[in-house]
Amino acid sequence: MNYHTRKWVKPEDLNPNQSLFGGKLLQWIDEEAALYAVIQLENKKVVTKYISEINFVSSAKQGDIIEIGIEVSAFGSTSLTLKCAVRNKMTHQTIITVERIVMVNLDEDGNPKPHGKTKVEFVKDRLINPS
Ligand SMILES: CCCCCCCCCCCCCCCC(=O)SCCNC(=O)CCNC(=O)[C@H](O)C(C)(C)COP(=O)(O)OP(=O)(O)OC[C@H]1O[C@@H](n2cnc3c(N)ncnc32)[C@H](O)[C@@H]1OP(=O)(O)O
Repeated sequence: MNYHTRKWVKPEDLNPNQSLFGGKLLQWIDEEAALYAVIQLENKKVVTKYISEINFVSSAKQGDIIEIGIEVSAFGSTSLTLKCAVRNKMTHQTIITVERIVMVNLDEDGNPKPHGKTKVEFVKDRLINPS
């Protein structure tokens, strides 16, 4: 699992119990999954199709730094299935796990389109003259 993104838990991210609001966390995860899919599939038109069970393992509080990890579970024909975990940056304690997030690659009309990808690609390997 690669933890690419860090977030700092701010006052506006809290619920009335003063811990990180679950909906905010799910928004961050959906954005992370969408961006991961956009980059992997090299297409800006991707949508979230399915999100599996979500397990809130522990909470985060104001001032915590959390990191969002994504890994690919499967490449389908039009879909990309991802797995996500969020952990506390300092303690590495798991905050949430999401077993399956299915992103679908779309054409200009919003219909599923085969993406032709079969393995994870790294942006540096796509550059013509990597430094
Ligand atoms: C280089 C950098 C540039 C950066 C530049 C930034 C650009 C900035 C990017 C912004 C990125 C925004 C992304 C925001 C993310 C949202 O907010 S998306 C909004 C919420 N989602 C939606 O509105 C989706 C609504 N649903 C739909 O439109 C239709 O259901 C869909 C997605 C077109 C799929 O239609 P469908 O009839 O189910 O299609 P179907 O062919 O049966 O299935 C398609 C695939 O989904 C799979 N599937 C279908 N149903 C299920 C299910 N229940 N469970 C699991 N898989 C399923 C199928 O198995 C199939 O996969 P493959 O076998 O082809 O691999």
